[in-house]
Amino acid sequence: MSEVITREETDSVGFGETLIEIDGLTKHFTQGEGLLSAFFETETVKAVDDVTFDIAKGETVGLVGESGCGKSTLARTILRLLEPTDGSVLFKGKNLAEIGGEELRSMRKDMQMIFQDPQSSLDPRMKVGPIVEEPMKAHGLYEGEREERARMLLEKVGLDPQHYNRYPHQFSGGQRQRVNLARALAVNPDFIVCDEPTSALDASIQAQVLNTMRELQDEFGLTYLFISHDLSVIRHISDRVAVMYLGQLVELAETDELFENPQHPYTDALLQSIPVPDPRARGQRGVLEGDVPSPIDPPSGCRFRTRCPKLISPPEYDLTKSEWEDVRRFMRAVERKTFEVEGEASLRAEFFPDGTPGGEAGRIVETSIDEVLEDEWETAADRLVESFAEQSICAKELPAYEVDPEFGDGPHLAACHLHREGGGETAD
Ligand SMILES: Nc1ncnc2c1ncn2[C@@H]1O[C@H](COP(=O)(O)OP(=O)(O)OP(=O)(O)O)[C@@H](O)[C@H]1O
Repeated sequence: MSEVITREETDSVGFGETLIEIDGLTKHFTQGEGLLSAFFETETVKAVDDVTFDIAKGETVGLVGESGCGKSTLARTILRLLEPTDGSVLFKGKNLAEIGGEELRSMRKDMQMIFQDPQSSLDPRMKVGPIVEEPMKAHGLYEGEREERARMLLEKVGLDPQHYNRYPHQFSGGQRQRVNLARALAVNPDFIVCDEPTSALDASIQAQVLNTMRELQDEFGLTYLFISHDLSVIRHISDRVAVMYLGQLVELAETDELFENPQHPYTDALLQSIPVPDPRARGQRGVLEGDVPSPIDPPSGCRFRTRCPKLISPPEYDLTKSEWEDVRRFMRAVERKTFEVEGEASLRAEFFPDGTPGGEAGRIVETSIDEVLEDEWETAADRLVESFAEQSICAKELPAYEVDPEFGDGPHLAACHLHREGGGETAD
């Protein structure tokens, strides 16, 4: 077999240099546009909002977050499969919005995507060899040596090149994902977005495919954006990890730093909810309170604040740490109606064992207790949220801070006001 090009020698971007610059990238979906908008209100889903980060050539950035937080939308907007609402993506220094024609076609070739479901992305009527050759044909590349290259790629991804003439259904799920890898590599890309590529596979197969992906990365000089909601997969594969919540990045750091020294309460909660094999260590799960708010009307300031166990006390009340914890816990419980009222004494014993705070905060809490006792939950919840949660810096300002890393020396971004100058904890 001839020496087929793997790493691109003529690349303008060196290993470790910035390959992709994502700046203020925003993608909103407007629903109810068109004819029906006269009858229905239009609603805007803020799927991705003001996301900024770089990806260096040769690295793997893991992108993690709960379902619906915008991971796929972000990836597709980076690749310009979706038109951004705002912001820019520079690939090898070129703004994809400002180039066209042959240059754009060539850039598109350099950016590929692999999806979760290897079955649906392979045409069942085509043999795998021609499937791998398809992108080469589409881009007019490797004329005369396509079959040879397809066989080489099948081998590189861990399949038997003799299987060139087999159909997708003759392969297992893991093997089909390997065919997808071979197809993505066909046009010698620089950058591959992997959207949950191993989520549909059994754990042991998953690990094998991930290992192959790492080997291919070294050999082909690839850069990955790797999307998963599975933190152990993310830890295994990533050099750096970006954590997304409700359309925004909340934390970004080198992998060890992020896992060993998380600085955003959302990351902390995600890490604590990783299933643990030791049954004695269970019971730590379910640390995330409440549901993810709607991306149509996300919370102001820090979007995680409505579920955050570290919501910062509004300074005007001058509460001690334990007073604030009592107030915050009561406010959340009233908002979500998570308890039954069995009389005033038991309510006070449960939420304010050391008594309610003094001053204005105390007056608000006392009024709310009366309202709950009179079964006016909503009024009490509105009062508490308006007086406390909405007055927090977490509701008023969008956080973005760089913190000192403990592991490695790469920058550590944590979008949490606990890291603002002076810190966020109230002294007890
Ligand atoms: N074409 C669309 N039109 C309207 N809303 C959309 C569209 N695509 C995605 N959304 C919404 O945007 C938000 C982000 O969705 P997205 O699929 O990017 O999240 P995700 O993190 O990739 O989720 P998952 O892990 O479940 O794939 C969701 O609220 C989703 O309902």
